[in-house]
Amino acid sequence: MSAPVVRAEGLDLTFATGDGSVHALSDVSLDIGRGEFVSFIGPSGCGKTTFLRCVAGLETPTGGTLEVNGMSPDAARQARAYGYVFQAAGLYPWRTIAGNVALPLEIMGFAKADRRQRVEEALALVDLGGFAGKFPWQLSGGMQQRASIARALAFDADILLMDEPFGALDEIVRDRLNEELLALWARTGKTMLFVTHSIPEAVYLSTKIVVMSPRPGRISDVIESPLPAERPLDIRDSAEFIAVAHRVREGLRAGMEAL
Ligand SMILES: Nc1ncnc2c1ncn2[C@@H]1O[C@H](COP(=O)(O)OP(=O)(O)OP(=O)(O)O)[C@@H](O)[C@H]1O
Repeated sequence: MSAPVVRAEGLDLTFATGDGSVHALSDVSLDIGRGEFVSFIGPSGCGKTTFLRCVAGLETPTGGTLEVNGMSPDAARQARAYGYVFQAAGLYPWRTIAGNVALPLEIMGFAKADRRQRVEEALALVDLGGFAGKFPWQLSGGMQQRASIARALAFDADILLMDEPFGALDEIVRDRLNEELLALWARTGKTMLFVTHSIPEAVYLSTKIVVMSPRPGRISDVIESPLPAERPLDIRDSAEFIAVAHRVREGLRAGMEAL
């Protein structure tokens, strides 16, 4: 087996604040292999975003070790190891969709011709090829979120960090984007770290589900999904799917009871 893309061992993070300290992560140990789709689920405030931010080198753990692509998160960030997708699409209204997707490439100093090609490819990957010249307000919420995924894909990082990217969308749009995201993942082979509050979303998307307990966030269960790679939406009615969802729910409950 190849070396893990993310390796956390005994990770701990305590924030020092004006009103005392906040213990956000406690003893988090986890390996994520290349090409896995890993979802993080747990109650609000349990440290899911904090864990993603540690992987991104945006927070510094106060204990334990964390490696991304075999290096420190900070070195991985500088090597452009990951793209980050947030809950809000965060597109600049005065830039076209192509202009928004190109922005990180401009900041990173990609040449103009290379930028144009990468933007075109990234938009095609999220099925927004015909919308390059539109402005964000001319697109639906789901399309805007797809544009923000294209922006994260454009510089071809092999890890995608996604923090509740579909949390603000209605269920029908979310279902479609879930299907599209799986297809995108299959096509690109990226390693996905995906934060969600939705049990069905976590079960539908993931090869591995990390269930976290309330603060200080610990891992209460890691579930290797038995579901096949090919997942039509109606797989959610299958006995196998329902059994995994049940185990996630049990993990969430166990985390609450351990308090
Ligand atoms: N910079 C910070 N300074 C102090 N406390 C922080 C900071 N960032 C996060 N926290 C606290 O750490 C805890 C974990 O926050 P985090 O955002 O990681 O949780 P989460 O699981 O992503 O929550 P949600 O599901 O609501 O997004 C929370 O109690 C939060 O208030």
